[in-house]
Amino acid sequence: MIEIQAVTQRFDSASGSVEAVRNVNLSIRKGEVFGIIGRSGAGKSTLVRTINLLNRPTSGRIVLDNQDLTTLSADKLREARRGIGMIFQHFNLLSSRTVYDNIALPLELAGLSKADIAKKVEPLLELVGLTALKDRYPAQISGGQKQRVGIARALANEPKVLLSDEATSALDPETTRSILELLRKINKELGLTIVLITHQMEVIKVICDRVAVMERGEVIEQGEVLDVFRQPQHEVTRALIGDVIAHELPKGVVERLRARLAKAEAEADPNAGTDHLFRFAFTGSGVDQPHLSEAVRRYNLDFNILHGQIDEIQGQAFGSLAILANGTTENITNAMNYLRAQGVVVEELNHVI
Ligand SMILES: Nc1ncnc2c1ncn2[C@@H]1O[C@H](COP(=O)(O)OP(=O)(O)OP(=O)(O)O)[C@@H](O)[C@H]1O
Repeated sequence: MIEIQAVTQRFDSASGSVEAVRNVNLSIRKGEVFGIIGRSGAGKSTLVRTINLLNRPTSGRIVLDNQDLTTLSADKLREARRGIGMIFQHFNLLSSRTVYDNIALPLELAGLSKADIAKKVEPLLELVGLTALKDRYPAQISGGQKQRVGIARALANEPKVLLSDEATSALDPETTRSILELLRKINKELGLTIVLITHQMEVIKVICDRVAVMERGEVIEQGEVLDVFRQPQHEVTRALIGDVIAHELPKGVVERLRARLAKAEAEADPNAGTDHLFRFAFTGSGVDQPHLSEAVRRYNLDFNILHGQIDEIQGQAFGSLAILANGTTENITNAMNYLRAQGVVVEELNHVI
């Protein structure tokens, strides 16, 4: 549906030239929620803005439903852009317009009559749950409600694609969840393809079908979300998953843990027990098998469970545990090999927390 082909975006200025996006190839399928994650400055915003040519790529092609947007005339491009809605981190609402009038804006610009506008805006208000607040101004509603207005406005022209640029980054965790649920509902009910960028793995986990990880302008890893969570291939991805765990552990615990791991490394003695931090990931039936207690028994280890959760990603049970293990180097190595043989994905996190 959306083909990003060999896209490079260079910014030239007096102080030099930056390649914000470098030779990116992505293929986004109709009806999926596709996430792009990366650290600050990785090039996510620049890339997502090439999809509707808010940024015109220095080289490469953006093909939407077999139409290469980079070759269209200004008129044709304007028309194609109506098929692509966009929502933003800071909502970008007009403060002098009510909720209703903000949503109506793209329809006014498209020249619809007042009656036709009402026919489209009323159901959108209903969809995003803002009918009761339609006469309020942006200053009179919460951040989550503002983003709902942003979403309704983006849907006014009945786009095929919705681009989301850090749409939940300015919101608290509970509001973030409710906005993600709304996006999922829209994706399912309207069959809308969503491309979202975020720096939070949590957002990817909750809503995306597939994910691409960016670093320094390049896509360094991509795949089904479940596969990427189970077996991240790249150091940056591992660090982003490590961040999820660090984020979910109380701050005091993370600090004590860092100190403890640093000490274990400094005093490393292969024959004495040392601390190692691991993340274990299980899927499907592995979630309820007693592999961990068996590993502890066989290899004489101490396991301290720091954090654990079972989620559902794409309809499959996905369990993740953060564990501080103590034992001799040999026993730790053997235990982790044993767990891997049982289908548990094991990663050492000492350096990413
Ligand atoms: N208009 C511009 N002119 C010059 N450099 C730019 C421009 N836009 C982005 N950059 C640079 O391109 C790189 C990628 O920026 P981009 O905003 O795409 O990253 P990001 O992954 O979205 O980061 P963040 O999450 O912090 O927004 C950065 O080094 C940035 O400074």
